[in-house]
Amino acid sequence: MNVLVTGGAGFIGSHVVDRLIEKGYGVIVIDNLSSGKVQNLNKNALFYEQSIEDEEMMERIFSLHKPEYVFHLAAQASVSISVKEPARDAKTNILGSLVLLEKSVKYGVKKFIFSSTGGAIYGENVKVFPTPETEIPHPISPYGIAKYSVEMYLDFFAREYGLKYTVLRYANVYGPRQDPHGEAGVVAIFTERMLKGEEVYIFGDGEYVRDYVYVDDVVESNLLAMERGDNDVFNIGTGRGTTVNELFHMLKEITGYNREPVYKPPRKGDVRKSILDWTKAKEKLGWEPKVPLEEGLRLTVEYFRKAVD
Ligand SMILES: O=c1ccn([C@@H]2O[C@H](COP(=O)(O)OP(=O)(O)O[C@H]3O[C@H](CO)[C@H](O)[C@H](O)[C@H]3O)[C@@H](O)[C@H]2O)c(=O)[nH]1
Repeated sequence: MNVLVTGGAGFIGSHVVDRLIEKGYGVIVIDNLSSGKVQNLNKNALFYEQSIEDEEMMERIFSLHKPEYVFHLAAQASVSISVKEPARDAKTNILGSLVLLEKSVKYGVKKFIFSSTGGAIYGENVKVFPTPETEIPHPISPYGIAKYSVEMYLDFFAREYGLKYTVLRYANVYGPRQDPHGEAGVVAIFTERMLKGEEVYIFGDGEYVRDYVYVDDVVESNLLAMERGDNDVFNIGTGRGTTVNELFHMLKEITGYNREPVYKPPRKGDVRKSILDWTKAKEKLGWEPKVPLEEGLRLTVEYFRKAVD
């Protein structure tokens, strides 16, 4: 059976690809390598270096391979770029997604599994932590707005054309292959800097709280969504909040780093707190986070140690 993974050379997407291949699926990857890397690519996947915005190419790929499932992970994934260049963000994250939705309907895709964001969708005025899906989204960045738009388009495509979908709203995903050379992905950034003995910067007072979920657990949610959770939205997080200061100390211990953090002014647009309630995913997808933060961090450091050497 053919399945399509967009963003399959990226951090999360490449792990999804590995698991699908392990399970015996024929995997087609579309990635324009804007942030994805060839080294992440599974050798048994069929790779197209293409942009999801290219309607003609998508038509060719869908008509040729007729994938039964689409895992859509390709994105302009930087919140700060989305703030600086909202049109560019929307072109990839909204229009690119729409191309895929149209092709999915045209070629009878059984299910469309969409990677959304928990961290950027609920906004600043959340009162309930961990936050359930019943909280009304109020995204404060173009990135969050685009993700939420696609969620609404999915609902439209389901009603209008009967396309089945599942939305997965991730908390802060971390693990091997996360790119440490951007602004986002604090675990990757801290780990690499600590292993190289470089300065580590903490924005603000370090008391910003996030819900860190290990990439393997996120992969599992994608696989479960193939069979369950039709036309529904799920938070994929751990329900556990960790401050940046705590994270710093945990990683310091694991890496053997011996310097203190350097505090910098708060980063614009950072929400103070984000923790996701995952009980709905447990009930309807049969999903739960399995890797505790301490263990996930160890695995991540191990990976970066090999990569840095
Ligand atoms: O060098 C750094 C990098 C980050 N941080 C802090 O660490 C926390 C987490 O920051 P990230 O950039 O790792 O992630 P965000 O919480 O900003 O999450 C955003 O970026 C993520 C990408 O990893 C996802 O896209 C997510 O949906 C989106 O909300 C923030 O308080 C940030 O200020 C630092 O203190 N120092």
